[in-house]
Amino acid sequence: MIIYGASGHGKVIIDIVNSINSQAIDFIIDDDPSIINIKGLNVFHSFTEEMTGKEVIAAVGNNRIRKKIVEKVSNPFIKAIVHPSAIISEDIKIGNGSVVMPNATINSSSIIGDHCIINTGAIIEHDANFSDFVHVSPGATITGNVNIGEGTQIGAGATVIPGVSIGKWVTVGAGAVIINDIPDYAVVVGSPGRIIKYNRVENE
Ligand SMILES: CC(=O)SCCNC(=O)CCNC(=O)[C@H](O)C(C)(C)COP(=O)(O)OP(=O)(O)OC[C@H]1O[C@@H](n2cnc3c(N)ncnc32)[C@H](O)[C@@H]1OP(=O)(O)O
Repeated sequence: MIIYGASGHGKVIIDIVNSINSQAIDFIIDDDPSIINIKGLNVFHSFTEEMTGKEVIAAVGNNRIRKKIVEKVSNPFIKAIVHPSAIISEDIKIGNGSVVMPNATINSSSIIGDHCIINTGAIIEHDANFSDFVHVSPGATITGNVNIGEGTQIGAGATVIPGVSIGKWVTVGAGAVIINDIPDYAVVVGSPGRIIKYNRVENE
């Protein structure tokens, strides 16, 4: 396996992969040439021939950067990685390149897209429907029947009440309480959540 990303999120991914299979990591890649070592492992800065065909996980917390990595990598992506302490229902679907971190929960009938991050201790209740590149930060609670669009980040400790639809490339601030649907690109903070601005629209 190739871990693409050697910053804080990459370190956590290394720990999770090692907790499942300590032999699984073949290479670490990062675009930043100043990062040469992470947790005692050498960091490469481009793909080499010996990496051909190896499965990759894009291990960057920022959703836009993670998507850019995914778009430029031609290797296959790894099936979802789930930490052994996470509790996930047997009937969920979770896409390639996604990761479920320690003590997270994903309940029945939820669908999680590709390259999503369900971070430490996050709770995803039943019948969630998440598009790709969603990041639910540590300790956030997504209650039942919530839809979340591509690239949206739910901040640490935020709560989303049942049945809400959150658009794409939205940022929900840490600790926010979302009680209404949220349009694409909005930045929302507070309780109840209020829109303070909009994220830049890029070519997605
Ligand atoms: C493992 C990990 O670390 S995963 C990473 C998890 N990361 C997070 O949870 C971070 C979530 N990010 C935030 O909460 C950020 O504060 C954001 C994205 C909502 C806003 O950030 P910025 O765009 O830099 O906004 P800025 O700091 O300028 O704040 C704008 C206004 O919103 C307020 N505000 C910002 N964040 C919050 C918040 N979480 N709750 C309430 N108010 C907030 C600010 O006080 C400010 O108010 P003012 O205009 O009255 O002074």
